Amino acid sequence: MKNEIKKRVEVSVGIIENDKNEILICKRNKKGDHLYGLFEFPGGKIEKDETPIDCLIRELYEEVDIILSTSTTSTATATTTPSPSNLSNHNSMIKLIEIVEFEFKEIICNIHFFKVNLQQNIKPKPKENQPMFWIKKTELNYLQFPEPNKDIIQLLNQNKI
Ligand SMILES: Nc1nc2c([nH]c(=O)n2[C@H]2C[C@H](O)[C@@H](COP(=O)(O)OP(=O)(O)OP(=O)(O)O)O2)c(=O)[nH]1
Repeated sequence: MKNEIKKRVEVSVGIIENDKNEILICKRNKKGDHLYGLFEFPGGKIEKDETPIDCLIRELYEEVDIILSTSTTSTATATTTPSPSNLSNHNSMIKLIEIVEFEFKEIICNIHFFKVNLQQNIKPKPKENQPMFWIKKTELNYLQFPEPNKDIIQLLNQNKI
């Protein structure tokens, strides 16, 4: 498929860490999905008129029942160049780590990887019947993730994020 006719999608995902330094992952289980069976961080496509961080907040609630609001967060930082206004209204435990562009066979994805340090009182649960696990950072690289996650998994493995 030629580049110019490939659909481009913007995506937000959350690298959720708990107080035991474990990371929340899910398994993609929608039949027909181009990445069926792979592990992933919770997240999804950014909708029209939505900011990356709004998308992240919506997807985390829809998929794993995490409610992030100003009252549950503490510091705001961005390491790359998101629109600062995206971060200022909301939450502060949320940090943009990297935006990765990746060309799949059918689509081009621009994936915003956010790190979220979860407060102890927030207990995620899977809302879409997807398998969900807490995994040690050092064990993530034994699991199969989509190609765009490669560098991030490496950084987590080295405890750099
Ligand atoms: N959620 C998620 N998507 C990822 C990751 N890594 C990665 O390459 N992707 C890609 C896969 C998809 O092409 C795209 C996200 O799409 P999605 O299918 O999860 O989005 P969605 O929840 O809005 O899905 P849908 O409503 O269209 O079914 O980003 C990841 O760690 N998490």
